Amino acid sequence: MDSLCLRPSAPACAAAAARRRDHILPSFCSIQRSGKGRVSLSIQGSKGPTDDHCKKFLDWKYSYHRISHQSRNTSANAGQSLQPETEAHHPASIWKPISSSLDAFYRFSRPHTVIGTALSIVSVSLLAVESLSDISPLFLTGLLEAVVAAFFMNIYIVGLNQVFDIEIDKVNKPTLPLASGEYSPATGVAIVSVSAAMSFALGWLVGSPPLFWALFISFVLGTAYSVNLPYFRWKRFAVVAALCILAVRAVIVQLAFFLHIQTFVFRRPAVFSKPLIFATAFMTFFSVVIALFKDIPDIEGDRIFGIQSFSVRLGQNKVFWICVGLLEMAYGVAILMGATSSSLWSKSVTVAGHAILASLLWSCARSVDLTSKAAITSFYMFIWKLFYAEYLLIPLVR
Ligand SMILES: CC(C)=CCC/C(C)=C/CC/C(C)=C/CC/C(C)=C/COP(=O)(O)OP(=O)(O)O
Ligand SMILES: O=C(O)Cc1cc(O)ccc1O
Repeated sequence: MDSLCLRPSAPACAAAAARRRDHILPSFCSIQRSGKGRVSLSIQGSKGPTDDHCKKFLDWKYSYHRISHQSRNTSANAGQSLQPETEAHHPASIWKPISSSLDAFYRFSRPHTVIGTALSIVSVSLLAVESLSDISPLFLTGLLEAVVAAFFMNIYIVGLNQVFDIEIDKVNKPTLPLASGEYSPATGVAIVSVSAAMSFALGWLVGSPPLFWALFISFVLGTAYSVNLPYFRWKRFAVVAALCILAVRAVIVQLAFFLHIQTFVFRRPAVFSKPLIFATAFMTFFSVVIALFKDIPDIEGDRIFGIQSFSVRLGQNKVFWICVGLLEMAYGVAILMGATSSSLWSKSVTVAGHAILASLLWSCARSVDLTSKAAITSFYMFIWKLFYAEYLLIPLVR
């Protein structure tokens, strides 16, 4: 045993975490208590703390601080009735429970996926716009209905995943509200049930067949991906899991939401234009990358719970570079396709836009520390930003 000396607060926060049993310490750490009530943090092994120990501990501490901050908010809310009356009626103490429930719902909704869904629907809907006069109240209402119905289905899909992954998320994503205990399983089930019902109700009321089928197929695939029933929980099989995400993000979002605006809102015949085919092809690459990359930081919990993700099978390093390679390839194809455009402004924007994104990706990828979970997660969020940027470029492809 040897001591791991980082900052004076490290042993204290590790001891608090161990006491509360709400956050698992890295396996090489243990808490030592002296007779005088002092605590220190020890590591196993005779050679003393290595760089790897320090990195892993810093990652752990970073995630501990996020969760302890959130549970402080929650316990502050729970204890509110014990506060003196003057304090309980202070505007700040009324705001606190509201802001922490909003914060918990925000984390539950996996905002990076919701933003991606909303942006993608707006972007493919714009592909159906032929002239400025098409941007009418009729178009905006049809678009809003599609975005709101998809928002509820998005909450259903990501929420159901958290309901069935509570134990895995305690290891992989302890800040999610079901894993941290801020939400009870019943709350999770209630939110996902209401979300699915709202999505279908809206889809039904609107009366658009492409919209309703998009919601229904997403519902079926999202359910099959996560539920723990015989023949389901397809997330256990890496290829099937990736195909579920690809079917929704690459095919359904592009084709069904375009058809919703083109055939149901504008009452025009279905025409699969060059930008629509480009969007579907490009998002095929992106969906595979998201499906592969999202599991790179989760290798620890996935291994324990028998999830055979690509990262578990091939290793994090390999999957990371496969993802970067796939995205660079997609950017290469986009640049070539942009160069063939007959419109000069579209050619310039498509070629320059994709070249800038490709070089940004390359320079960021080279600086990622693949031994740090925080660094991989932050790069994963950067990939989502590239996904958003692509949907800004797609309406400009002609
Ligand atoms: C309604 C429409 C058109 C869109 C919804 C947009 C979504 C959410 C598309 C994804 C489709 C799908 C089948 C997703 C399943 C993927 C999922 C819930 C992944 C969660 O991945 P895990 O690795 O299990 O969990 P963490 O990332 O939370 O660890
Ligand atoms: O939405 C998706 O395309 C996949 C997905 C990624 C993620 O990081 C969390 C949830 C989820 O559904």
